[in-house]
Amino acid sequence: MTRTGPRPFILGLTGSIGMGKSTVARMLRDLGVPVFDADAEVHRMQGPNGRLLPAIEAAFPGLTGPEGVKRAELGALVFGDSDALSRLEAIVHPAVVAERSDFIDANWHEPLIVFDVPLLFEKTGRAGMDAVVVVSAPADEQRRRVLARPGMTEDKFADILARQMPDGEKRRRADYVIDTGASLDNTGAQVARMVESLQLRPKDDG
Ligand SMILES: CC(C)(COP(=O)(O)OP(=O)(O)OC[C@H]1O[C@@H](n2cnc3c(N)ncnc32)[C@H](O)[C@@H]1O)[C@@H](O)C(=O)NCCC(=O)NCCS
Ligand SMILES: Nc1ncnc2c1ncn2[C@@H]1O[C@H](COP(=O)(O)OP(=O)(O)OP(=O)(O)O)[C@@H](O)[C@H]1O
Repeated sequence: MTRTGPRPFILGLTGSIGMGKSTVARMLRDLGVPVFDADAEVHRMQGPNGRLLPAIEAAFPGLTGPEGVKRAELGALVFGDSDALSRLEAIVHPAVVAERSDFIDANWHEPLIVFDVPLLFEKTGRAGMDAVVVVSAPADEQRRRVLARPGMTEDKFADILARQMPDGEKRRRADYVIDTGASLDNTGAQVARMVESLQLRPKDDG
């Protein structure tokens, strides 16, 4: 698809662990909005025959195999070593940026597209986004949801939270906040309202 005519409005979607971001992404898709899932793209590029495997193997010998990146081993290495994490990010992030650009091209004639980026504020920032929506819920609800997941422990949860920007700060930086503390129907209504208002919103350039 070529870039002729007005471009889509680009909405960043983010939120801390367990806030309901994936649920909101699904609701957006159900409304017909194209959603780019950054995590899924990273997994694909790190999976069997993924395009990032040669660079990751070169930087972290032995940590890829026929199934792709050895996620648990690579995670154990990089999450305790910020230099190693930076080296991994320097491989992964430019590839995500390229995929994003392809996604924009493929959906150029849509009025609205969404980039679902778990660590948007922490890592990539809001560059390239026309607006950012933060999915949020009260801390005790977040905690209840996350600890109900198989394999999750108090320690693991604390660790992940420590690596994420506090929810209050994300909310402050957001253009839109979807609160998932009530029913799914209530969340769905907020999502529909936001989409309606965004599709009417003029973009800042051609
Ligand atoms: C190291 C990897 C292989 C570990 O994979 P694994 O499946 O075990 O963990 P997962 O990806 O689910 O992450 C676990 C937790 O760490 C957080 N996390 C992931 N990447 C990062 C990062 N670069 N910086 C800080 N926290 C991170 C996640 O939000 C999550 O809460 C993987 O996290 C990775 O490749 N990370 C670097 C790429 C990246 O920055 N991804 C973010 C999306 S663009
Ligand atoms: N009103 C609501 N809106 C959204 N999710 C809700 C609501 N009530 C309960 N939930 C549940 O909360 C959980 C939120 O999980 P979801 O996977 O959407 O979160 P997430 O923010 O994507 O988490 P992660 O970042 O860990 O992937 C789901 O099991 C969902 O069904």
